[in-house]
Amino acid sequence: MIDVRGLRDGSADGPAEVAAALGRAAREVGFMYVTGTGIPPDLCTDLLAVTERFFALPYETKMATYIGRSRNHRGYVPEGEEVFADGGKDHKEAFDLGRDLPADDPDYLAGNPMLGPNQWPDLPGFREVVSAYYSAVFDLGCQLLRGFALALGEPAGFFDRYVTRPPSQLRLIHYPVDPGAEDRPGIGAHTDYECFTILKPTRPGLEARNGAGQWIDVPPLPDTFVLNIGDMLELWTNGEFVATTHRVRKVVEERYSFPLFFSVDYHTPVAPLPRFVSVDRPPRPGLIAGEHLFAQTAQSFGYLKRRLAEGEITLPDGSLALSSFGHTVAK
Ligand SMILES: O=C(O)CCC(=O)C(=O)O
Ligand SMILES: [Fe+2]
Repeated sequence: MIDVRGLRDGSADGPAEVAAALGRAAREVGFMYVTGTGIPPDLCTDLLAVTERFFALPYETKMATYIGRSRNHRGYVPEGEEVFADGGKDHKEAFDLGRDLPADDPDYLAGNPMLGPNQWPDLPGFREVVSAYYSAVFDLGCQLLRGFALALGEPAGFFDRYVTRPPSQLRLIHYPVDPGAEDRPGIGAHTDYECFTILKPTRPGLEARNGAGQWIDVPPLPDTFVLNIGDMLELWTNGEFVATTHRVRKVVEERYSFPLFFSVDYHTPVAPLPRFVSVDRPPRPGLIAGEHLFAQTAQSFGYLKRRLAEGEITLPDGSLALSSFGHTVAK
């Protein structure tokens, strides 16, 4: 549990102390809770309220913003759309959005698969509340990134040049309860593809896997967010920070959760920093942040898998298979 107030309170040693705690948790566990974020609890309450209203809409209304209608991966994700490495289909629905770039954005016009405008449902208040939450949690992410830079022994602003218009996605996820579907998991085991994830869940169900291969409960705690390391910080640190594998077990209560996947800019080259490379620890091959995100996404979303199979899109060169990051589990 890390109080991150010190990252922004202006005291001289505040940021360094928080950074040390973030670094320790990122090295040893890869999962932590953060408190003192400055995000108003009312904003989370409002986000849940508009999310409940959205998912309560008729299927056809939600499908008006189906993600497969978007060229840049935004919109409604119906149940069964996502398939994980084990081939299991998730018992959940979601709404995916990101930084709302204008339709004349140069990257969007050039066909970038993750950047561009959001699709918004016709639901009063939804866009306003969701945008306000996105902006608040994104700002928190910028502060945390500065903390992680310090934790790596770099100046606080080390990563700032890579965060101008990143494909950081916010997902609104709904896990319905279906008493007849006893043995279906909620979401398959995976790591997150970006730098780190800031998550607000409403109910228990999330589990993180430790180095011994055991699944550890990550229940929601009041006034906190869950923070976990993703693939890009694992790669930048050559494995010193771990993108911890996690999953959501079958839900017994209706559940919502709100992950913000904090990414660097699409075209950012990510490779181990020199201080994490030695004769004993050769560098892992580098990746382009956005290409990795797109490649992983394209291998798990049905509509993109269809486009891949039909040759409409191709995976970037050097793309990794699903489940290429995370702890090595002791045998
Ligand atoms: O619902 C949750 O608690 C976690 C969701 C998750 O891991 C993800 O969407 O990547
Ligand atoms: Fe995740």
